[in-house]
Amino acid sequence: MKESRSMEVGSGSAAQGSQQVIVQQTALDGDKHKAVMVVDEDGNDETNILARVERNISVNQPSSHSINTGALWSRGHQCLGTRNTGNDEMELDSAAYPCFDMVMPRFARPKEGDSESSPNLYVANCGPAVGLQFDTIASAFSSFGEVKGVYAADESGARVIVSFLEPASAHSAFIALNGRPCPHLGGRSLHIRHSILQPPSSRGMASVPVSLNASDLNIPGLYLFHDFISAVEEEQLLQAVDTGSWISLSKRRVQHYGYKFCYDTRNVDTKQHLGALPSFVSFILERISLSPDIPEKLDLDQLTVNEYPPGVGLSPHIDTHSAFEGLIFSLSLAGPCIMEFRRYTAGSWVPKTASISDTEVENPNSCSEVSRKAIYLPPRSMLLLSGEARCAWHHYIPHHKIDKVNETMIRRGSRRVSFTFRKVCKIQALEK
Ligand SMILES: O=C(O)CCC(=O)C(=O)O
Ligand SMILES: [Fe+2]
Repeated sequence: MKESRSMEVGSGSAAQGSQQVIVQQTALDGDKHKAVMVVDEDGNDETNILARVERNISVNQPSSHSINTGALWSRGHQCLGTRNTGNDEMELDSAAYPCFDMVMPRFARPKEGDSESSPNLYVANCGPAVGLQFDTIASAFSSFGEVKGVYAADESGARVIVSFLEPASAHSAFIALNGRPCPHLGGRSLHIRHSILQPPSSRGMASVPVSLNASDLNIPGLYLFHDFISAVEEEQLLQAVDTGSWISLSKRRVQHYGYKFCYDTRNVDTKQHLGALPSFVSFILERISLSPDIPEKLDLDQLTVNEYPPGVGLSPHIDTHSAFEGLIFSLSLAGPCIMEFRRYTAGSWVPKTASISDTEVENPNSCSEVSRKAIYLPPRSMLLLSGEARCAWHHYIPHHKIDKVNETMIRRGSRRVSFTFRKVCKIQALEK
């Protein structure tokens, strides 16, 4: 098994009815790609602006292929650096906004009592989907004060954020227009509430540079083997699990082979020995055992198959020490993702009661210092966690639909399936 440098870029087409802005990017493979920013809703009354990558689409092609315009409108181009290309598309100034998923504004409902100090309004029943263009909206609201920008609040096209320069202007507009027909907007009744722009610090941790090879991360015991299986083998593995029966967890589906993993106790249920691992993974086990990099005989006997829909990741965790022995192998199939590694140099972690993985979950609030590293996991690659990587570093899959890998936005794909192979601790298995 040898580490190699390769990169896959997800492809996809623009969804009908979504609000998008288009920007050209050069991918790691040198191809020109078009990154389409997509305004997406992340629950909790927050707005995320994401991006996705479309392969080999020329930037100036006419926008007949379901690309909508008017994703955002910003007075004087100050807020978002957009400009109209004259062909019905908006381009982002990527020099000014090199990491646009990180710099785009993100709004949330303010805390009780804070609302009047916010210059931003969330306005429902308003937007291109109900026949109101962004400049029309900006102009209607500008009678209350200077409008800095109008943003799509989500993909509906019927909810926007109106961002004023002054909180007082936002409040006047709120008092005058909330729940009342707006004469400048065709008599439409608007549903308005105050909204705050979240500071970057409250939007989660900043991103870390993503490596393509494990050796660049300098985490002892971490290995990534690219193209560990072929595309044909990948397809066969996916078919095999798709004919099996999935167990639905809250955000993803799983299958267990060998031993069942119990999410309540975060441990293997040694009483539920499900038999040998299925024959469709025999070639993987053989390939691992033949590897000169893995001297010991492993006898891997537990397999968890995880299926992640787009945007679903995995909380930071260390796989339960008491349940599994030293080496953990994770094969990525179907879609790519990034995996982040965190090592806490102060503070502690505690198990969470309701675990979402075969894991122990940290309490990030109890930790004060953290080293973070990230690696890109392409489909068909095999990750090996051993030694320090297995025992001292938490691993984590960010809940993203798009991953930023260096300067490239990589879409996760319609799903990512992982096969995680482990060996159940002997002491536990004997208890059976
Ligand atoms: O999906 C993966 O690659 C990792 C899964 C994992 O870390 C786990 O199940 O503990
Ligand atoms: Fe894990």
